[in-house]
Amino acid sequence: AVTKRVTCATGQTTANAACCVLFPVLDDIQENLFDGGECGEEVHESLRLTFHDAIGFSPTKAIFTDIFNAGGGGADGSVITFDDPETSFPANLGIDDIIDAQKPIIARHNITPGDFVQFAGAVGVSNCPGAPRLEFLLGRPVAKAASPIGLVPEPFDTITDVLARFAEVNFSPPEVVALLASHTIAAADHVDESIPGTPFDSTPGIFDTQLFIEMQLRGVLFPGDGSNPGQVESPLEGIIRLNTDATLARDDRTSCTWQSFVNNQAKMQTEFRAAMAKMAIIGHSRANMIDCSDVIPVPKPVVGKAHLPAGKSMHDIEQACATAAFPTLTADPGPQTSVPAVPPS
Ligand code: HEM
Ligand SMILES: [Ca+2]
Ligand SMILES: [Mn+2]
Repeated sequence: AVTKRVTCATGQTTANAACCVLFPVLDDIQENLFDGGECGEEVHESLRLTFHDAIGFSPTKAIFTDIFNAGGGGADGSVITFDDPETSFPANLGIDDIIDAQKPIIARHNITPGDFVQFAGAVGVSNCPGAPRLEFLLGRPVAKAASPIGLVPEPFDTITDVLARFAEVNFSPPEVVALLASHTIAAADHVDESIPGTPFDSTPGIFDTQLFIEMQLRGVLFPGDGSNPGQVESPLEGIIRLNTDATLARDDRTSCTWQSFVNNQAKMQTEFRAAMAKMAIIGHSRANMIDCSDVIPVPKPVVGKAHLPAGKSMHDIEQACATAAFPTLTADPGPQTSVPAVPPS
């Protein structure tokens, strides 16, 4: 079958005329939020924001739902519309920066905050070599109320609590692990305030499987001012490690899924894309939305090969999965190095 396409007033083509409004938003985002199409700090923070908005949904709390939408609306842009109080929730520390950067762009266009948050995340991810081209569905109404506090997982939570929180929004343990591929393009500003911009893997500008590889290395040092809540020892200078990531990589319920992404770019892409597609419409019904995925740019292929960081060997891998061996990888040549911070912009 031949798909009918429409040509927008701005010249681009898309499957649905309703998606035409997104092209000017796309240009504005790339130019003014992502510094001309980079995979840097604002992309990382925009991706984090998609999660902190979407996870604000609780069927349990919604038992008490009244006209105020007490269980939260999921991916509804409430982090923007109700940034007071949501930016004051402890788990949301630092998201005010990207909200402040996104708000004026939203104001320039005819788009709801809920659609914008997920659109900016999908566009941002497309700037990172190796990323899948994420789905984007249009049609989130403006939020009616703030999310309840306490729905965003924290790095000091137990895996039992993390899996229970995600189960509440219908995510399985393998889907949780797939979502954590996001931490391959990530850095922390507030886990250790003495070392802002410290990445979770050695390649925070590339959507590769290094996060899954490096998380399995033995932790040997704290990169900054020592142990902070939710932080555990890192394998290398310049990398910061979250307790939840380290534990997901080692827990019986999740370690084999974690390991399955090591040097398997295609599996990681497919499963991250599927989990993100689900996350982006928490609180909504797919049937009521318009598929505008063809507006999202096609990401470039991954840069580099799966490897151990220089100075490491397979002896530094803490095998956790009981049913399959960690894939054999070779180390980059040369002496051990320190990973540079993600520059603020
Ligand atoms: C167990 C679940 C999770 C926990 C406990 C967690 C925790 C954290 C923490 C503590 C930070 C550092 C924030 C800072 O100090 O600046 C962070 C960063 C980040 N998270 Fe997560 N996260 C989780 C799941 C996710 C998910 C599902 C996504 C997206 C799909 C995500 C995307 C990101 C990104 C992209 C960053 C980097 C932000 C930046 O570089 O500025 N996280 N996460
Ligand atoms: Ca990476
Ligand atoms: Mn940041």
